[in-house]
Amino acid sequence: MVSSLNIIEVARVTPSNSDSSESLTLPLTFFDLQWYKLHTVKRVIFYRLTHATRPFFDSVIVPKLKTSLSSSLSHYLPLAGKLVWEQVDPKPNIVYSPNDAVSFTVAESNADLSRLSGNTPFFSTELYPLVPELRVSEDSASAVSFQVTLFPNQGFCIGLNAHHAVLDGKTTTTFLKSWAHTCKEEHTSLPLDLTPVYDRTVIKSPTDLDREVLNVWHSLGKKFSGGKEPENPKSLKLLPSPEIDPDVVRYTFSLTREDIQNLRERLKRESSVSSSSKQLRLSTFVIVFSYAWTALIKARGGDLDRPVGYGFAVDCRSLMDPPVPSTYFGNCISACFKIPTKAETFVREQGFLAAARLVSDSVEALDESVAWKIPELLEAFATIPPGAQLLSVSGSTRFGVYRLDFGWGRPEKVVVVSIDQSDSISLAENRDGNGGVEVGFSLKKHEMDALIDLLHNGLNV
Ligand SMILES: CC(C)(COP(=O)(O)OP(=O)(O)OC[C@H]1O[C@@H](n2cnc3c(N)ncnc32)[C@H](O)[C@@H]1OP(=O)(O)O)[C@@H](O)C(=O)NCCC(=O)NCCSC(=O)CC(=O)O
Repeated sequence: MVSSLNIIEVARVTPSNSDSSESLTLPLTFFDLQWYKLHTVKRVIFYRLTHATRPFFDSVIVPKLKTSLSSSLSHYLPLAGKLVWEQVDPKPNIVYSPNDAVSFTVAESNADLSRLSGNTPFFSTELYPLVPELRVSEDSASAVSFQVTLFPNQGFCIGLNAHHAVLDGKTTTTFLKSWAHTCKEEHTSLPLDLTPVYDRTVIKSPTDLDREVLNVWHSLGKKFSGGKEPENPKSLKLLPSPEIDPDVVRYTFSLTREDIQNLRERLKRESSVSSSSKQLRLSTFVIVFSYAWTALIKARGGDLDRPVGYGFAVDCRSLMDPPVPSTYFGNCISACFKIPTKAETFVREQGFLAAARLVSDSVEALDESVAWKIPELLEAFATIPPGAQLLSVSGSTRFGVYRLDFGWGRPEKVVVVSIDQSDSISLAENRDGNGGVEVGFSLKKHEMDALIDLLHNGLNV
C-alpha cells in the first residue's frame, strides 16, 4: 500500500525569550565554510507509542514538543536565525533577530511505523515525507526545520533538516538532547553539558583558512559552471543533489558487542601472521568502518581495477591546542580522505585486514593539522577520479542518539536520511547501549541483497 501524509499544520516556533532576546551574529569559521554549499543533514527519530491517538497527539505530544522546543531554542538562538551573506561581508554569518523562528510541521501518516523503524529493507523514498524542507535561497538559508508526524496507534517521529554550515553532528545531537531534556523534565534551565558555547575566538588557524576555503569554493563554482564566473559569488544556494533512484532501499545492519569483538579477534589473528608487524588500532570505529567498506566493495562487484577510497569525519574539538569545548556550537570537524588503491585489494582473502590497516593508519596519524588540511580536502572531494567507489560516513557511535527520550520512551530507531545523497553509511551506537553499533546503508535493491549476505556471512569467518 502506498502510504500518504496529511499535513495538519505548519507553525513557526520562536525562542521562549524572543521578546527580550538581543540580535546575535555568528561569523562562520573555516570549519563551517567547508559545508556551506553541501547538502543538508536529514534525520528521523521514531518513537513507538501505541496509545498515540490523534486526540492524544493534538492535545499532549504536539503542545509539549512545541513548548519545549521554544524553551530550548532560547539557549540555541542561532538555530532560529538564518545564514546570510551581506555584500559588505567577506563571508556568511548566522544572524538571529528577535522573533525569528524555526518551521515546525505537524503531520499524520498512514505508513507502517514498524517497517520504517525495523531492520528489513524498505524504499528510501518512504522516508522523505517525514523530513521537512529547509528553506534555502540565493541570499539566505534557514538553520534547521522540524516535523513531527503521528502514526495513529503506533507512535510518532521527529524529522529534522539541518544546514551543515550551521551545525555538525555533535552540535545537532547536543541540541536534540537539550530539547528532549526540557520536554521530559519540564525544566527551562540546561545542564552544563548541554549548554552551548558561542565563543568563536577559540577557533584559530595558522593561516587565513577562511579565505583559502572560500577560494576553493570559488574555483569549484567556476569548474561546475563550465569555467564561467558564478553570477552571484555570494549565493547561498546549495549544489544540486542527485535525484533519489526509486529503486534505492535502506537497511540497518546491527553488530553486537560480541560481533565487534569477533571481528577484532579475526584482525588480530590475520595481522599476527601477516608481513607487517605494525600494531593495529582496533577501535570500534576502525573495525566497523573497515568491515562496512570491504563489504560494499564486494557487493558492488564490477571492475576490480576501479579506484576505491574512503572519507570519514574527525571531531577536532579534542585535537585542537588548546582543546575546543565539547559544547562548542557550530562545526569543528575535518576529515580523513584517501583513495589508496583498487577494488581488487579488498575483495581478496585478507581484504578486511588491508582495509583496517589503512583506516587504522589514518586514525593514528590524526592531530591538530587535520584541521589545516580542510581546503585541500574540499578540493579532493570535488575531483574524484571517474568510476571511483568512495565511502563516507554520517553520524557517529558517540552521539548517544538512543538516549533522546522526550518523556514517551527512548527512540525505536534513529535514521540519517541524507546518506542517500552520497556513497555514505551512517553510524550510531545500538539501541541497547551495550557496545554494539548500527550501520545504516542506502543502495539499489540488487546491490543491497548482495551486501546483506556479505555482512552476515562475514561475521562467522
Ligand atoms: C576520528 C574518529 C572517528 C576515530 O575514532 P576512534 O574510535 O578510532 O578513536 P577515538 O580516539 O575517537 O576513540 C578511541 C576509543 O575511545 C572512545 N572514545 C573516545 N572519545 C570518545 C567520546 N567522546 N565519546 C565516547 N567514546 C569515546 C571510542 O569509543 C573508542 O573506544 P571503542 O573503540 O571501544 O569504541 C573519532 O575520533 C571521531 O572524531 N569521531 C567523531 C566523528 C564525528 O563527529 N562524526 C560526525 C560528523 S558530522 C555528521 O556526520 C553530520 C551529522 O551527524 O549530523
